[in-house]
Amino acid sequence: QSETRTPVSDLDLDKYDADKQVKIICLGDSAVGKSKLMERFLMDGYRPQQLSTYALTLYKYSSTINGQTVLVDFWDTAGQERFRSMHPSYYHKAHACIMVFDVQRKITYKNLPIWYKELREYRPEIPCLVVANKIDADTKVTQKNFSFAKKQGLPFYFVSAADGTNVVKMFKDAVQMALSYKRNSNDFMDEVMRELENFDLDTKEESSDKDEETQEGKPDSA
Ligand SMILES: Nc1nc2c(ncn2[C@@H]2O[C@H](COP(=O)(O)OP(=O)(O)OP(=O)(O)O)[C@@H](O)[C@H]2O)c(=O)[nH]1
Ligand SMILES: [Mg+2]
Repeated sequence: QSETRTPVSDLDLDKYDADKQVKIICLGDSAVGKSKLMERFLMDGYRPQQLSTYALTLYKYSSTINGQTVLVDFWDTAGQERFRSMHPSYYHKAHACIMVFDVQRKITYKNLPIWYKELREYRPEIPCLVVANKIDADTKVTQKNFSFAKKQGLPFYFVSAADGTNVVKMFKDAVQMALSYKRNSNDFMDEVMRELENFDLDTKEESSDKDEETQEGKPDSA
């Protein structure tokens, strides 16, 4: 398995078709290290001090995995309290989700179900990775049992944006999962669901017409 990461600005975007484009979103409380993880993976660097992400940052990257070039849109958003409920467009057509907590702050782990619930309201089927960040600060935490991921049947990773532990592995897996989600007809199912919704509306309109007709004919309707 070979993998290279190249900034999209260095590539001719027209070469790639939309089938190989995926959107990956990132969720989690403020300061768990979402932006630092992106930085570590995409820029292969880590700057200890930086402002909290304002609303939304979109990183466009290209990844070549096993000779296949994939365009990846990584969406990074601020996890601050005031933003905790994401705009629906953040979830729209996402193919995978990276959900991050900070092993040093228990509350960020306890809040995972809140993030997960919202994710599933918008994207019931997409792969979701649970990521325990900042293990460099206390390597003993990797002995601890964080049962949320297991309970939900989600893949789990111990990582560190600071020293890079597991970061590339985790992102590579996320891209793979996003790709296979996209391939395995889930987007097709989205299409079908949309068709069904429209169909539903049509039939409802028809049946309500009929209801009106029958009601008109009912002698006992006051
Ligand atoms: N020790 C340690 N500190 C980290 C690690 N990752 C991030 N941090 C620190 O945690 C703080 C928050 O990191 P960010 O990446 O800005 O957090 P965020 O999740 O993007 O926060 P919001 O944008 O507010 O949602 C920064 O001071 C980082 O230096 C890590 O792996 N280890
Ligand atoms: Mg951020």
